[in-house]
Amino acid sequence: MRRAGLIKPLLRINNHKSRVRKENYATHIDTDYAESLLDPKEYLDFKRQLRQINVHPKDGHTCLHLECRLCERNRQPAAAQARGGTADQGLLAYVNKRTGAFICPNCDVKSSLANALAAYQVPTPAGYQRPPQKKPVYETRFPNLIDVTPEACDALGIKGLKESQLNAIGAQFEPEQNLLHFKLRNAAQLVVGEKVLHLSDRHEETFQGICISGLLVHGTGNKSKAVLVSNLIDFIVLSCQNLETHCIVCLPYELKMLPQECLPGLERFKELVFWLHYDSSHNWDAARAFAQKIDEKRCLLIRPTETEPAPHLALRRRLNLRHILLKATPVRHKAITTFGAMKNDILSELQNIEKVNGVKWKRFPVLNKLLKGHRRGELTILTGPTGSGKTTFMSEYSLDLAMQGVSTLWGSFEIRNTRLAATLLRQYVGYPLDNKLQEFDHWATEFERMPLYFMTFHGQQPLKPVLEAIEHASYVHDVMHVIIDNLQFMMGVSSMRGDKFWEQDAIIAAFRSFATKHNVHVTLVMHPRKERQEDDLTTSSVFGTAKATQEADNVLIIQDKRLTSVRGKKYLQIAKNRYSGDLGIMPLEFDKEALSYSSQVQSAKRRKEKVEPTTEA
Ligand SMILES: Nc1ncnc2c1ncn2[C@@H]1O[C@H](COP(=O)(O)OP(=O)(O)OP(=O)(O)O)[C@@H](O)[C@H]1O
Ligand code: FES
Repeated sequence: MRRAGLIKPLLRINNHKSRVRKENYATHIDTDYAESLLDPKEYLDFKRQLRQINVHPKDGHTCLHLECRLCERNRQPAAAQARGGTADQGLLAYVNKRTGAFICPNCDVKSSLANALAAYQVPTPAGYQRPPQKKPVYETRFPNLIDVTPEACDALGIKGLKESQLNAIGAQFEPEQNLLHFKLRNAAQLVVGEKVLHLSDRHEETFQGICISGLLVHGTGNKSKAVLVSNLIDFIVLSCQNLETHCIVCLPYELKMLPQECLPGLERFKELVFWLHYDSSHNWDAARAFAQKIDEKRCLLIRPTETEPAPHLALRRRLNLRHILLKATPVRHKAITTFGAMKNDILSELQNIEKVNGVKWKRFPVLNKLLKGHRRGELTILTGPTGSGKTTFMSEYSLDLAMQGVSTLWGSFEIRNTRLAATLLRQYVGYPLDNKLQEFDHWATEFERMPLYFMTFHGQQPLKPVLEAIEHASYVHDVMHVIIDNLQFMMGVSSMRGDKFWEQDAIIAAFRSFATKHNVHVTLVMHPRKERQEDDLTTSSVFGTAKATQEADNVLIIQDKRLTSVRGKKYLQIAKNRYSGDLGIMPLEFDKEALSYSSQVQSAKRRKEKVEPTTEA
């Protein structure tokens, strides 16, 4: 961890990634491993250290590959050398080149670079103990698995599929729960989890341990190409094609996220083809985001169009799967491109316009009508008078998206994370829990499952550590939406002076380029200039120069007319909308009990009260 300007780890109030059964797993070498950023100096020290002890790591696509010396088990290097072999025949570990995470699939552990460094020092530092590790033994949640039956195979509805094919690709059947079961393995081919497909409604579940490093791979080890699919049905369809050149890999968490712990399992592939099924709009950009994580240079993409749909749809439409696979194109466009190279992109977007529009809010239908949806890669500015409800509104706006799987990172520089989390929880529950504390555990357990992360910065912060923490979160947690509340607090400006305006412009430009480069939606909550209360705020009311509203794709303004006229109302004004151009207003009726501005939540509450009128005490 960097000392000066300590980069605080992201506070994670949830472990929505996986259901964890601690008793199944090897104890972690570094159980208090905190997600922290790679310190380039530490990384170079580590590589220098390795050279000194004659350990030569292989520089892979996303990781360094090196023999593991983290625990007692790996005495193989010496033994291998004694047999005239080479040291690198020992058990392999991986160091992520972006985060520095040290991942050893042989004992299914993840540690920090600092901890790993000690294990490679000669002589071993005094006091450093190589804990004895044992091979992780994964205990399945489904003890009654049998071979797939003809009935179970028919239930999949894949024409011509035989149960023998399913058994051949590692599928098993759980008759009581009526589901197909697949084992997830890590880079050392150890079973570390399981993924199941419920035949009744086709929903999938993934169960893994803390290290969440498992993948589902079909194909022989000598294949250097793989097709990445996002669900088990597509995995089954393609695995049963027995493609001569490609392995088939099913991502463990659909399009929601790709844990860095899985990357060692993909290191052996020189080419990866994304052939995804965009199940709902917020994953439209998943392939681009994942490609950035696993090295774009080796990634190709089959852009979903009517003639090149997801594998199971292509099979159903009797399209030639091998022919579609050959048409995969590079994810990353060259510096100069042509309309021809973009043609498929454009066609794909036109045929999937609903997905391209982004995630729809369930609580704010007017926003969907005007903004069409919430899209990755955009910059939104929210402003409004002091105390008008910017944080409260943004809290509910982000909650709505997170409830639909949009992984969200909050940077709350003004109010404490606990107060923000309490607001989010109350908006989630729909009423205060202070006099229903017996319900807290239930709601907190439900709430924890959502992909919500909070930076632990508070008050004034330099931009660099904030951007580094956001970049880290977008890599490790596949964050899709970042909220900075509020920018002036982060900059620590009470009164804007000339250089502060310049500084703010530089910060806005940095967030703008981050949003575009990492394909993450960034929302900046900003104070307005001091203006007369009776005047409407406009895009030029935003603090600082015009750069903020010029760079922004969307400008949202809370107008509060209650302060200046008897019949005054409070509403949200869409003052800028680069995507579809529609401007307009959304009334903001406030439900104090639920801290909600949502007309949907309020009308649902009124309906409930009609059915069960509240008895007055
Ligand atoms: N429409 C409303 N009617 C009544 N109270 C509201 C309304 N909107 C928000 N509040 C309450 O007002 C308080 C301030 O809200 P909030 O912190 O969201 O405002 P803000 O604009 O973010 O403030 P600041 O400008 O200080 O950041 C909160 O306690 C919130 O619950
Ligand atoms: S072999 Fe790597 S931790 Fe045991």
